[in-house]
Amino acid sequence: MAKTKVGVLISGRGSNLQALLDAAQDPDFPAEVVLVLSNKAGAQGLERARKVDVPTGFIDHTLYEDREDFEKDLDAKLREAGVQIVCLAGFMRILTPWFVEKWRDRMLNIHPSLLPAFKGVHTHERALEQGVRVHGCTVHFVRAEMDDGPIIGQAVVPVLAGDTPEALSARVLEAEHKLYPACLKLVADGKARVSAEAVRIAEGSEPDSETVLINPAV
Ligand SMILES: Nc1nc2c(c(=O)[nH]1)N[C@@H](CN(C=O)c1ccc(C(=O)N[C@@H](CCC(=O)O)C(=O)O)cc1)CN2
Ligand SMILES: NCC(=O)N[C@@H]1O[C@H](COP(=O)([O-])[O-])[C@@H](O)[C@H]1O
Repeated sequence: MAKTKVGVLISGRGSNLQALLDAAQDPDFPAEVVLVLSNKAGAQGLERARKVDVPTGFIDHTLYEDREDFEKDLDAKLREAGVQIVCLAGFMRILTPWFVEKWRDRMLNIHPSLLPAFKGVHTHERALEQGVRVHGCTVHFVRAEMDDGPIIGQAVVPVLAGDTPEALSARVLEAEHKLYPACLKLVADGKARVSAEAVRIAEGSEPDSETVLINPAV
């Protein structure tokens, strides 16, 4: 069966990209990374892709006055490569509704918290400041609203006594590297069912008491 073609958008280190590249080495994995695009020329993730002969591209967002013009070039390269699913992996640009709608329910992002908790930045510092006992990461379909959208999967990471943001971040990152490939597999296999509950939570409702966290094979 033909593998789902994945394009990955990055801006930096690319450790989640590496996890997707590694997962795709398995002949039974239902997806293949066919293109890696970065908005930063020196992104370490570009070298990770080159090492395994995955085509890369650099599109400098600073050269565009209009955000949508940058995104139109992104979109053109993705379509040229036959991409069917886009994975954001530390891609540091807020995408406009135009791009988000073009890739609606075919674009995933990973966020280092148990959404809807701790949207935005500095998630580990905020989790420690608030004294939460569990933290973790989320893979979700991308919507125009930042860090919103139906949740595909989450991995729960316990907060340990004496945890620093660095130690917690490292533990969450390990979970990210397992969660992202597991969620991409669910989507590529057509098994990522977005429950009405997930949509309700994404739209700001409180989870029902019986809502449980889904840990797909993490
Ligand atoms: N419309 C959406 N775009 C993006 C989403 C999303 O859920 N909806 N997820 C992000 C998440 N993200 C990190 O992975 C992220 C990206 C961008 C920013 C941000 O503030 N960007 C600034 C520029 C920052 C910079 O260049 O260093 C901007 O775009 O003006 C925060 C978090 C990916 N996009
Ligand atoms: N709001 C989204 C966000 O904060 N994303 C986070 O950026 C990092 C990218 O690292 P990587 O380049 O090593 O994959 C990851 O920890 C990811 O969860």
